[in-house]
Amino acid sequence: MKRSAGFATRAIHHAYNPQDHDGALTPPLHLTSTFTFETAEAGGEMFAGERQGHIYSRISNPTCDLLEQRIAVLEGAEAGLALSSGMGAITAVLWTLLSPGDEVIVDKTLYGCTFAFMRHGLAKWGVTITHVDMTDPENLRAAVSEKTRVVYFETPANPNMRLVDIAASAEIAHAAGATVVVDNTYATPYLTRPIEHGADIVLHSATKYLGGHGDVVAGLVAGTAEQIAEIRLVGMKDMTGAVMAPFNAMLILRGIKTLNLRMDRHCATARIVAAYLESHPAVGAVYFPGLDSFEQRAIAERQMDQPGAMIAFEAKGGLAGGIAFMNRLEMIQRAVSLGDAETLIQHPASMTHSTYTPEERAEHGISDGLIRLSVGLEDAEDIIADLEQALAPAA
Ligand SMILES: CSC/C=C(/NCc1c(COP(=O)(O)O)cnc(C)c1O)C(=O)O
Repeated sequence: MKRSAGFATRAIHHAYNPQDHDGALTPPLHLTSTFTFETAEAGGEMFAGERQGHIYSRISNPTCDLLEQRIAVLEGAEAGLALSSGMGAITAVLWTLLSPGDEVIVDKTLYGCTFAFMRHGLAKWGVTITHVDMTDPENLRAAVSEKTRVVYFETPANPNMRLVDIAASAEIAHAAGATVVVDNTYATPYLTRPIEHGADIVLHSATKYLGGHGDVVAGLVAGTAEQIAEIRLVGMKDMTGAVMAPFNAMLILRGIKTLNLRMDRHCATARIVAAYLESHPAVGAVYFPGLDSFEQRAIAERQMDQPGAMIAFEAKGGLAGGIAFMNRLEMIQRAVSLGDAETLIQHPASMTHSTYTPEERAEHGISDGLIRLSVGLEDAEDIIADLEQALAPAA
């Protein structure tokens, strides 16, 4: 029995044989918008779904196809879909799954633009958005109804690191006949594979760790072949047009080859940085799944192979103190996004989560003083040194 390949080997080799492509070690880049038909009949059969093949790059493309197979195998899914951005993935999935009169139950904390899409996009079209504190699955059990079509959450959640118990939430959602959609951007399939815990559909901002070098905006979805076909042909082809460019697929394919190495390094450095921040007198609460003080440590250990590399913390001196601290940083970059080689720091309340009103931020666990740190691949000593000099005046 052939041994099933490990994560790193699948990330590099799955679904590609150089001998099928003139010996090209690196998969070819198919920069074509359309594909020719051998005969008129063949074209008609492809449109009718009676013949396999590529028609037009807003539907599928060979370079994207390889990336779709790679993310599927890494997530333990049947099929994958590549889209132009994480929001492209989210909107294509939810527009496909939901109709007016349906309800989607979402966790309290979501990435800002996801929150905005739910509250000011979907809600406008007659979908009920119900926020539930999903850190306790019993809250979900109390909220599901016959109108619930989708249960949606991020774990860890952007930006405050709340975890959702995937297995417990999936059991409750499935008993109510709902589809579980998990945004796995923060963990990546190297740390968490939501489908292993009962989720149905997984999606990513591939802009982040999967690309890993801050040079591409992209999105990915993984699920059953049937689900992915519908999201491709309805949500992507017809409703959003949010297709991934083949060149971007090539960049994500390249990023995924080193995902395991980068996540190991990101996580090791984040452990050091989180411990340093927690010990510093000028820092208040620190939220990081790898800390003993992390409230949901048991779930972290159950569903995350490593704690990830995102840290949320409160600088003493509230908002003014936090802003002053961030402005004193010299190497760490003040920027949104995350999962890059460079360590990035930002202020959710005024940046990534400014789509929430102050009242909504308070209700959804995003304090004005919260700072989000994406720990990069620099030497840990240099990251600590920059934090130290920027925190010193406040100590
Ligand atoms: C303008 S803020 C920059 C983007 C940030 N986040 C993106 C994001 C998306 C959306 O993914 P794109 O469409 O690829 O950006 C989906 N899901 C999650 C958990 C995300 O964090 C950010 O800095 O938190």
